[in-house]
Amino acid sequence: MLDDFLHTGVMVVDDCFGADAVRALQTESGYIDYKDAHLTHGEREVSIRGDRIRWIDDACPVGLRYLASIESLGRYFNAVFYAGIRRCEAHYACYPSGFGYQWHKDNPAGRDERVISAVYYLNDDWTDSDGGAILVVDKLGNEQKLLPKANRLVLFDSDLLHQVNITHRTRFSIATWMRRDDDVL
Ligand SMILES: O=C(O)CCC(=O)C(=O)O
Ligand SMILES: [Fe+2]
Repeated sequence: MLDDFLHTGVMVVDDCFGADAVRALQTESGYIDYKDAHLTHGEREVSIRGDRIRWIDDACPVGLRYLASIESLGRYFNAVFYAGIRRCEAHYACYPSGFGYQWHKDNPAGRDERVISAVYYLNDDWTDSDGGAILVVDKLGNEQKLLPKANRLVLFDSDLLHQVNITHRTRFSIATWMRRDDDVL
């Protein structure tokens, strides 16, 4: 799996957590308050990005446990390939039916603080006809298409181009970034 990541810049981990943890994250994702997401320059443009988000903080105790697991994974990447990760951040995201997120990279132009993007999905019984797949152009130039299935974690180099296809069902996920900059707190 780690070989995949080093070779293609993309790695998929299915059956990531135990059943209780998955249910707890699904429950928390279902009752928190979401706000419209914005582009990096601050405006809302639903034709580019249609998700509604909630950053994980003290008000999301289950999400904080998720974030702690991702931080351990970051420490592991630092140990095995000197990834230089210093902190992680994450938000729940909800894409209403009819929305997606067009081709983009997770670092704004001229920036490189995000090292690895990790998206964790919360959707039971997702099929191809539900739409909402993530497409990632990997380091070899191949387009990988992955469905947002519950308990799947997709990790990719934050400099890779990716998009979320228009979803035909409400789509829940946690978007996570492993960053090289210091914690500002
Ligand atoms: O939800 C996904 O599959 C990816 C989301 C994404 O690309 C982002 O929030 O930057
Ligand atoms: Fe992204």
